[in-house]
Amino acid sequence: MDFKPPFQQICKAILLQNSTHEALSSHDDDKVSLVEECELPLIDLSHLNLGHFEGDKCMNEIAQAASQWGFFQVVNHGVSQEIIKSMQNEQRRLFHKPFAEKVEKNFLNSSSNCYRWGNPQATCLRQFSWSEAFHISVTEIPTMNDHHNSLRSTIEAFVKTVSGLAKRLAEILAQPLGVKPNYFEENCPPRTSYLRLNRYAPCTFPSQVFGLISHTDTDFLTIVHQDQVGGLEIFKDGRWLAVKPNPEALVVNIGDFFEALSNGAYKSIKHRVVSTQEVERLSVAYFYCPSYDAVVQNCGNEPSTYRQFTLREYKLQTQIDVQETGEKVGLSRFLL
Ligand SMILES: C=C1C[C@]23C[C@@]1(O)CC[C@H]2[C@@]12CC[C@H](O)[C@@](C)(C(=O)O1)[C@H]2[C@@H]3C(=O)O
Ligand SMILES: O=C(O)CCC(=O)C(=O)O
Ligand SMILES: [Fe+2]
Repeated sequence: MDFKPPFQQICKAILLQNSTHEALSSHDDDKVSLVEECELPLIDLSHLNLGHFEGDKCMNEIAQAASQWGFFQVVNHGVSQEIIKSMQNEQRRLFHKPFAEKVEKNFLNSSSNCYRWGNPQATCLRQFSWSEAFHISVTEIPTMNDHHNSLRSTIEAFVKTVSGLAKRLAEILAQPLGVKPNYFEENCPPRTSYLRLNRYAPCTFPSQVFGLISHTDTDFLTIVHQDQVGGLEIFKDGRWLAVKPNPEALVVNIGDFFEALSNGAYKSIKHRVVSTQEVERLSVAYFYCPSYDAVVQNCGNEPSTYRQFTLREYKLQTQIDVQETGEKVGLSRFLL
């Protein structure tokens, strides 16, 4: 049984739907062309434990990167290479299961169907994502079906280390904002975060379709482990930059909610993944999210840019926008 989602067929159907021949887009920022490569700001987290001076310097580097880039990478992060390797092995095994099984409602666990592929609302190739993913909320991990035992224990080990890292980075970033110290303790209990396992299949026409379309993340911050294939791009200073993979590092990016909390001091920037022709690409993203009804509001300088909102409202608005326009609009829906 084939494990590949029917990407080819859906893209052909989208092309047929559009009477005029589909060009990716007239806008430069959408065209997949050769982009400049960059190295994200590299922060060595072991410096946090080297006493006040080095520790404060490291915390400032984190806040600076969040403000000027919205993206950075960290080494000595505490997630072992062994866990990362077993995570990748489990991902390969999972994604190489028959497609017919993956789409089954209770394939992974008894409750929700967390498998998604392509972008069902795409009305043109530019909105299609040539990738498949599993969204696994931390609460669902213990309920995973018994035949996913090794996947469950690997995910538990990964989440155990990366959730502590996410909370620590969030608290470091919140400090200069004057956010109350236990804000994340209260508003981001472990169960409200989730893991997104991504597989980017090789694509026969990589210049015509993205692995993951341009978006910002719906969370406070995201911690991503990407393999060495490359393809992640960030939109900075009006142009796309290819992020050079670093085998020792985890990528950290600011999400929409930290941009709102910091009143724009920290940037949630657009990023995307371009397709590859030859090899599959794997990544795993940990989304550090608030509980559904925690109020996200400006804790930075006045006047506020965005009105206060909850994750529940924000996700509802994203669903409406994805249904109506094929893509998420995001923070601009909540401008004051
Ligand atoms: C089609 C979409 C679903 C998505 C928003 C988007 O327009 C493009 C990226 C998707 C993504 C990827 C990362 C996160 O899981 C997510 C919540 C996000 O912020 O962007 C999802 C969005 C979604 O699933 O709603
Ligand atoms: O695969 C990557 O490197 C990034 C994935 C991503 O942006 C996401 O899952 O939100
Ligand atoms: Fe993302």
